[in-house]
Amino acid sequence: MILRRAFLFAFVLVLALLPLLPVSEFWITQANYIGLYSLVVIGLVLLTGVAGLISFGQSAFVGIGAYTTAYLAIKFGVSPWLTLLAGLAITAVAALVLGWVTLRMSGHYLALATIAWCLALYYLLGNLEPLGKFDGLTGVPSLRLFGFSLDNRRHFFYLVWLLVIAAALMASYLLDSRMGRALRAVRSGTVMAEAMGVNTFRIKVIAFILAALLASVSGWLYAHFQSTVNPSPFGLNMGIEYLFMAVIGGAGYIWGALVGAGVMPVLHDQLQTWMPRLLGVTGNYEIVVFGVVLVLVLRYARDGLWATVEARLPRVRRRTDWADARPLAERARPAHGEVVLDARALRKTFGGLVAVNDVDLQVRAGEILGLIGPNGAGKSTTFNLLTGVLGVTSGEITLRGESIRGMRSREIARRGVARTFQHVKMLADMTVLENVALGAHLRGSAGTMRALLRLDRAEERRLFREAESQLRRIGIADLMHEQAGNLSMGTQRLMEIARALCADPTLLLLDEPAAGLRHKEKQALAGVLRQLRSEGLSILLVEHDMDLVMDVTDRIVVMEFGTKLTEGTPAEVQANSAVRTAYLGN
Ligand SMILES: Nc1ncnc2c1ncn2[C@@H]1O[C@H](COP(=O)(O)OP(=O)(O)OP(=O)(O)O)[C@@H](O)[C@H]1O
Repeated sequence: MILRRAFLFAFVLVLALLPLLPVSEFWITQANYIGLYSLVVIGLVLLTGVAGLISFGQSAFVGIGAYTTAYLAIKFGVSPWLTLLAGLAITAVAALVLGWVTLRMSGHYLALATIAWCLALYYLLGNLEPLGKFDGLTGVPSLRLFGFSLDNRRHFFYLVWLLVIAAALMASYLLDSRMGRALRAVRSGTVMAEAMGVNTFRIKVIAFILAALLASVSGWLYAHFQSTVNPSPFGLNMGIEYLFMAVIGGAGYIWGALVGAGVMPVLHDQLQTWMPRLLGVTGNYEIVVFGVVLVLVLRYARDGLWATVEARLPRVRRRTDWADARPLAERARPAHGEVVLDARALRKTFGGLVAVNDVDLQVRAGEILGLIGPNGAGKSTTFNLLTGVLGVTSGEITLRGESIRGMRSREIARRGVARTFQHVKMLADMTVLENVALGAHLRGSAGTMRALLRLDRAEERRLFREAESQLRRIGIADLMHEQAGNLSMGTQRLMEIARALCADPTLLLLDEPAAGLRHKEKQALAGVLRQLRSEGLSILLVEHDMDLVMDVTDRIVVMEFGTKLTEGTPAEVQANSAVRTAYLGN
């Protein structure tokens, strides 16, 4: 922590002193450009590095910010501070529309859409008469602050870097928040995040708009710095360069944005100066070398330059300051024995295949129901129907008397159903505590604005208090500051259970929790499940490990070829000859 603080202090000190030192105008100008790029790339860190959404079109949002201020300031003499607001508003609307159309699509559609959008805006700007076509607009007035002109590059430097530091701070606040955890969770797909109650589409749109707004601020500054705008810096080439800056610097890190935005232009410039001298010939050889350097960085420092620095810095342990935080509100518990989940004639077909064939099952409060069957019997499909990951073909599902048929995962989660996954789904680079706190997403309410302004600390303390108490309940609280990716498979599965418990569920669905566990870990798991049942929780357990199932369940439903074969106590199921033939083989 001390090292990181010292580093930050030194960085801010250098920034504060740089314009006062006898540094050449060239380097001050270069630093100003680096600041402008940094703003865009910080947005890309949120969008691409954290949320995993690739955009080639950030330069178009820079263009909106730049053209809005240039046009309004030149044609109507509007104050640049008002044009900033106008630019941000137009950018937000453009990003909202573009995001709304494309962010529901998975895969490469967003990347393609941002390319198309960037090209379209470039040609639009270049063809509009009032915007001066490809010649652009000249005579953008310089900024004034408290009657003080910022046309001097050294004065402008302070404004740019103040905004960069503010953006970097706010982005890091966001990442360390309820919304930040949700944003990180969408990177590896939406199923886990939705199961935690996250509206993944909404959070993607928010990230897209935030990144666009940062680009727009950069464009606003650019227009007043250059005093002229034309379409060329807002085209696809620059969009690609911004993405390169993010990747080279380290797309997963805020500091990586600053490194990438600094290294790329400086390297480009230096190569441009030195290559003709070294080779003795002129030509664009620097671009060839530049390309080779980029490939090498991508090959040998995949996670970007900052990742190599980060790996050498000591990890900061979160300060445990939540002991006296107010506990989160809990939902009303069903009475022991009450039917919590009731599925009737549940059916799912995939084309001609009947994966789940009119299955009935009930789970009561305070019992563990096992769902077993050979491979391909339809257990996972049933699990996915109950949790809203798949839609039912026919049948009815009620949770405490309310129909949840056709609801999305997050709506079902909100009603008290929490789950774990057959293949553990977690955020490997976050701590155990942060992973578990994600489970309490629906029990908090702090949104993006509160996170950006760091006004969410009281709620965060409550969420972490809950996360720690669930880890304690499961018996792994001593690991809360560990990175989740470093845990053994067994502990990761326990962590998933703690995360599910953080949602304060009425019903817990466990999908093969014993898969890949060692004998001792299975025993520990059985102990945890018994304890949870004794606390009144209802559990549906899909599991292949027969010892565990027979040991902990109260009743078992057996499936074969999508159909319910039988249902009964472990002893009845073990004695059933049809089950023995179909499932156990003898
Ligand atoms: N998305 C899908 N599209 C087509 N068929 C599917 C799909 N998901 C599952 N199936 C089929 O439905 C049947 C039931 O599969 P399911 O995964 O539910 O079985 P399972 O009992 O969970 O098996 P396992 O124990 O191996 O996980 C299988 O024949 C499977 O191939």
